[in-house]
Amino acid sequence: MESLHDKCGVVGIYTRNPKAIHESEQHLLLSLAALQHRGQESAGIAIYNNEDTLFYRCGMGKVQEVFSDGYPDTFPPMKCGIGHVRYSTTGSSCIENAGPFVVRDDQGSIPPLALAHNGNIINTDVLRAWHPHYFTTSTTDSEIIASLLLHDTGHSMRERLMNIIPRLRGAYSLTILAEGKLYALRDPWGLRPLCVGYTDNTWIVASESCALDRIGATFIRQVDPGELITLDDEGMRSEVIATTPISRLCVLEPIYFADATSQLNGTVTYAIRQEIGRELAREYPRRADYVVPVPETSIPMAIAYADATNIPYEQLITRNRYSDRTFIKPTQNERLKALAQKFSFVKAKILGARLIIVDDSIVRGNTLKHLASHLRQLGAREIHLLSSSPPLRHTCHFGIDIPKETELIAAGRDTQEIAEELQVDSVGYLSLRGLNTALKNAHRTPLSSESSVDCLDEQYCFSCMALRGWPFRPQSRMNTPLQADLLPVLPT
Ligand SMILES: O=P(O)(O)OC[C@H]1O[C@H](OP(=O)(O)OP(=O)(O)O)[C@H](O)[C@@H]1O
Ligand SMILES: NC(=O)CC[C@H](N)C(=O)O
Ligand SMILES: [Mg+2]
Repeated sequence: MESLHDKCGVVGIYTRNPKAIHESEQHLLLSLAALQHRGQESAGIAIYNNEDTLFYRCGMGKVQEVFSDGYPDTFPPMKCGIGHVRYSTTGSSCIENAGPFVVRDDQGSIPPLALAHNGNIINTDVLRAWHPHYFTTSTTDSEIIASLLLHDTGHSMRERLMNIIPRLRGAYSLTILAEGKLYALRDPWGLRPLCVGYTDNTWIVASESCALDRIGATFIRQVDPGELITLDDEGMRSEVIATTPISRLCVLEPIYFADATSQLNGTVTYAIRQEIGRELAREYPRRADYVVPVPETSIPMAIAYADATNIPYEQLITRNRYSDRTFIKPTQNERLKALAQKFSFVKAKILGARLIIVDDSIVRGNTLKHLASHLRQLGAREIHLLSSSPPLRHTCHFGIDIPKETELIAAGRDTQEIAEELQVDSVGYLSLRGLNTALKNAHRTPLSSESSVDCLDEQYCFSCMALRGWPFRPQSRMNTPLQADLLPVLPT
C-alpha cells in the first residue's frame, strides 16, 4: 500500500552576536525539536563555521535520538546553521534520504551548499531526466533542488534561485546555507508555512512560530509566498523573487499539522481549532453524555464543541505520553502498531455512556476504527463521531502527499457507509462551508451572511477536499503545462 504523507520541519539560525554562538548552537537543536510534530523519521543539521566551511550530521529517528549527546562536540563554533526533521514524501525513509542535503561539485570548483526542504516537488522525474549528469546520492526531490542550485548558471544564489523557480512544480519552503549566508525561500504558492523571528542579534527562520517561541525569539512575520530572505553580517534583507496570482496555505496546517501554539496567517492555531469546534457544534448539535476528544490534535475543537453544546467534556481516551503521531508513520503496518500503543481508556465512565468523539480529521479511518472497536468492547451505549475537517476525498501532491484516493475512507462512500465501515452510530463531517466560516471567524474577517463556497480559497488551499484550479487541482500533474495565470512571475 502506498503511503499518505505530510510535511517536514525546517529551521535556520544566523547569529551576529559573537557571545551568543554557543547559545545559537543550542537554539538550533531546540527549535528543531519544537518542530518534531512535522516529521519523526530523521533529523539533521548543517552549519557554517567562521571560515564558511560546512559541517553536517543527520540520523534516523527524532532530534533527541539523533542528537542524544547534544550539539556535536566535533563541530567548530557555528556562525549559522539549518536543521531538518523529515517525513518522507519523495523517496523512502532511509538514511540516504535524510536532510539537510549537502551537495558538492565533483571537481571541487563550486563551493558546496546545504539545503533543508519542507514540501513536495511533483516533477522530480522530469528534473532528473533533464539533468542526468547531476550526481545525487538520494532519491529525494530535496537533493534535486540542491543540485540544481549548485550547478545552475547564475553568479549568485539569488540568480540561480530565479533560474530554477520556473522549473519547480510543487511546494517548497527552504532554508539554505550558501555563499557564507543563510537563505530562506517560500514557494510562490505559499503552500507550506515559513516565518521569521529575532532574538539578541540572532535571526531565526522556521516552519512554524512554535520554534521561535521555544528559544524566546520574537515573531517578526511570516515569510511571504515567493519571498527570499537573506541573512548575513549585514543583517536581514528580503525580496519577493516570484509571484503568482493565487497563493494559499494548505488548510490541513490549521486543522492537523501545525502545533496548537503556532501562528498561521496571523492567528494562533489553537484559536482556529476552537472556532472550528464551535462551527461543528452549530452543524451537529447532538445529544450525548460526554464529548471526548481524540488526543491530541482535536482537543481544542472538542473543548469548544462541548462548551457550545453544554455537554460535559471528558478526556476518557488518554494518550500514552511516549507515543508518536500515528498518521505520519510511513507504512500502514507501523501506523497500526503505533495506534495499538497509543491510547488508554477510562473504562468506568465509558460503560453505558453515549459518547460524541471529536477528531480533527478522518483520513484513512485507522484511528477511529481502532477507537470505535475498543469503545464498543468497553460498553459504550452510543458512539457518534465528528470530524472537524470535511471529508478528504481527493489526492494531493503538494506536501500532504495523498497518492491514492483508494486509501481515503471517505472516497466513494457517503457518511452512512462510513459509519457502517467504522461500526458506529453516526458520523458527521464539518461542511466545507462550515470550515470556511470557522476560518473566517478565526481570522476575524466578518463573513457575509450567505457567502458561497466560491470564497473558500481566500487564504487556504482545499485541494484535498474540493477540486480547484492548479496548483490546487490534484489531478493536474506536472507533465502538463501550468495554467498561464498560475506560472510564477519573476521581476524584470
Ligand atoms: O483517519 P486516520 O488515517 O487515522 O488519520 C487521522 C488521525 O491521525 C491524526 O492523529 P495523529 O495520531 O497523527 O496525531 P495527534 O496525536 O496529533 O492527533 C489526526 O489527528 C487524526 O486523529
Ligand atoms: N514532508 C516533507 O516536507 C518532505 C520533504 C521532501 N519531499 C522529502 O521527502 O524529504
Ligand atoms: Mg489525532
